[in-house]
Amino acid sequence: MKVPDLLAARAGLSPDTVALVDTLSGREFSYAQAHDRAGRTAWRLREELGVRPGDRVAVLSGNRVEVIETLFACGRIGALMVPLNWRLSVSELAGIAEDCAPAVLLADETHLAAAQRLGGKVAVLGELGEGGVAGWGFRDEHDPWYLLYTSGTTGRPKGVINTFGMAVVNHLNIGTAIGLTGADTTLNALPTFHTGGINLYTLPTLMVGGTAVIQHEFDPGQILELLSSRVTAFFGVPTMYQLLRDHPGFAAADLSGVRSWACGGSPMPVPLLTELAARGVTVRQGMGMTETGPTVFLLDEANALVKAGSVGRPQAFVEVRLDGGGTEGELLIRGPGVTPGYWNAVADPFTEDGWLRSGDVARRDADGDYTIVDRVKDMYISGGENVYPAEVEQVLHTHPSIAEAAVVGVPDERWGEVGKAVVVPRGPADAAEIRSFCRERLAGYKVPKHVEFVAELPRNASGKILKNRLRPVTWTEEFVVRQEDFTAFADLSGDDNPIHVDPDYAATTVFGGTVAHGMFIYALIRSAVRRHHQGAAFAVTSLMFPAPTRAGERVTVSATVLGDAIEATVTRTDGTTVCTFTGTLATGTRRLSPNPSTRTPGMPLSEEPQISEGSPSSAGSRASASGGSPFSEGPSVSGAAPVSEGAPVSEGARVSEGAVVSGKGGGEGSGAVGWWAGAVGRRAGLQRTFTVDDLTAYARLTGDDPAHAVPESLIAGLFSTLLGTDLPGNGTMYLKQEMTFTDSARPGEAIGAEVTISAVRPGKALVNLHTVASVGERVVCEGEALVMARQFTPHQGETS
Ligand SMILES: CC(C)(COP(=O)(O)OP(=O)(O)OC[C@H]1O[C@@H](n2cnc3c(N)ncnc32)[C@H](O)[C@@H]1OP(=O)(O)O)[C@@H](O)C(=O)NCCC(=O)NCCSC(=O)CC(=O)O
Repeated sequence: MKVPDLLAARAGLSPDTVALVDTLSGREFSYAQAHDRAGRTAWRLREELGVRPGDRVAVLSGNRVEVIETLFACGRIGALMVPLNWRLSVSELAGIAEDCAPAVLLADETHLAAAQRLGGKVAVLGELGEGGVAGWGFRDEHDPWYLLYTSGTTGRPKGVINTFGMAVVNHLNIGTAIGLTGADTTLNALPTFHTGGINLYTLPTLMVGGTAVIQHEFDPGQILELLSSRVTAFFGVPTMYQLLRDHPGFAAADLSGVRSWACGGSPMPVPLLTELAARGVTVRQGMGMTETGPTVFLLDEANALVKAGSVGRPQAFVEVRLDGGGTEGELLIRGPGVTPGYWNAVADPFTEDGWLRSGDVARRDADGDYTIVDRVKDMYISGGENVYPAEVEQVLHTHPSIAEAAVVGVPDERWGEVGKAVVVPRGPADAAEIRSFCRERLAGYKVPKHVEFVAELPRNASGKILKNRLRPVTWTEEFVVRQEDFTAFADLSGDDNPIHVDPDYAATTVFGGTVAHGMFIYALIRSAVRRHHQGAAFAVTSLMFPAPTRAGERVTVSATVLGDAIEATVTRTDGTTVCTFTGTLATGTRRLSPNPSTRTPGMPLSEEPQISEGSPSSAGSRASASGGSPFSEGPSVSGAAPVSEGAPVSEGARVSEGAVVSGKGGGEGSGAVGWWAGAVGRRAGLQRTFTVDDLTAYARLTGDDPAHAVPESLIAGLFSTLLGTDLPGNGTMYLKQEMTFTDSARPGEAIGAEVTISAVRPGKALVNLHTVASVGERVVCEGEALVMARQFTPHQGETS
């Protein structure tokens, strides 16, 4: 393929159309003018500054039209433009200058002093030559046009070669995906030293003869004005959308003229995405790399919300593959838009058979949409800027008070992620001083926002620092909880708790509808954890169910893993938390830390949720307050526990003591009043054997492969059966459950489950339970649960 000089071609096709708008100067340039200016810039480079074919022309400048004109000028004289990141320190820029050895460095006034400190030939950007150089006609697609420097895991800057062909292919990918035409005006606010500023969407706009507004700096107020007046398509990183959302002018701005919104650089937080969508701003998530020109993925507009978190499918002119051939693995990319390599071949990013290694781990769902789930490379993204810890660590290691340091990305509300330096000091050390030491040597966005001092860094046996123990790993997944799934789950676990299995019954309870089995929600969490942390040993520490999950609801599981600890929350689309979960997770040979939740049997749970006798939903959400008052009312367990009759239990049989109302729809039975008084110490038990077929059905239903042991959720589900049918009024709901699994049960083994009521609070309809599951003499699981049994009739004399 041969690639035309777009400015020259468009100057012939649509000379008077506005090609470029410069927000710094307020000037606009038609295609004829831009073509002429590019020619005169080329003349100046060649005739006045002595640039020869193959030379590099470095540019240190904020975003302005002259950068784009220089790009075309370089194309005309066969030179390679190298736009430099003006956020970098002089020493970082020196590393790049050393690698690309520019024949000349052009700088705008703001960056002239920094440019001069770099040495070499420096000239002011934007001056035009006396003569002109004609358009380049056609260049071979493989010819290099410009270099874009990125850092890397080695800390050494790498110049990604961008060819003429890559620019065309990117246009075919992104221009087609957003339906870009000559009628469009795009706002280009991404820095022109990155692929984004050049390719999203400046060059594609020039390809179709549209108007590209070159935004000088990220000024949200000015950007809102442009979006409200002339712009039809915008691409930003999530931080930009956040800054726009937070601007006082956002609410009133008329954004109806913008027909296409997209983002890349890093994942858009789902709450921000939803909030913007409610305002009519439907942002499509994309994914690409400097090495891929950049466009690889862009989510369809129709899927922007339903598939939030995903990057969609690969566009037409790019091929992707997941390493290992499964549905999850390192994302490998191939196609005509992929770079031929790095300047000076400082690294080789390709597999032996020619696929680009992205360094990102992706997962493909059944629809063919991809989600980036992890990174292979040691890198984090701050405000759309990739930061390589190796580079920051190299600087930290030169600090006299630092013996050792490791840098990790941690979540940040504004920037998505920011750096945290974990430092082993050598004598007295000061965080602020360490940060300013870094600032002198690194771009501001690379300076760790947090500095933590530790006595030693976690390492594996061969001495490698275990960064995943320093950095929280987060992921989210969505599920739609279907009635038939949790009915099937209830059947599988043998659950008779009417709140789970009988929609008619459940509809009449204060929960107001069929409530998903808590253990089914837990099974979904578990299956998601298994997918994200394959091969990890995993144990639950505590589960809370502050509000019910009802049939048909879409829920999101959001998990954070730091070292051995995992925390997850499950939320409804309206933001209500339906489950929080903590547990331990260990990969490889690391052992799980001892479970801290083990408590003396019979002790009431120490953190009592605040339950008030309000509406179902308010009761639910208040229950989520975990720092509630300590248990203070209701009978204490001590001395109250009668000894269980210990009658042998048979498969499916239930033994219980005392006058317990049981059976579906038992309602506010007459036995309830008296029941409260003597309830503490009551026990109920049942026995159940799970078969291999049950485990297969469980795996099919939940996506969680239990291997060869009966999954915890099925064992814990037995307690639900007991509490659902053996409390007066039945129809109870778990609020909180803590379990310690000390052993596993195999299919074919009879599991005895027993709950003992350890405390009751009739006024609040709360019951504390002690739960034990065993196989013969072997205790498999022991724990505590707090349940809400809202249909209790309060004991006379009790107040609500
Ligand atoms: C979001 C931003 C506009 C924010 O920059 P601002 O102009 O508001 O900031 P500024 O320069 O005035 O600096 C103000 C303060 O913020 C800090 N700061 C600036 N940017 C930062 C960042 N990304 N992360 C962390 N801190 C940052 C500065 O150090 C400074 O701190 P102090 O005052 O302490 O010094 C910028 O970060 C940006 O341009 N990001 C986009 C990068 C990009 O183009 N990525 C490629 C996307 S395309 C792509 O990747 C391909 C694809 O996916 O398809």
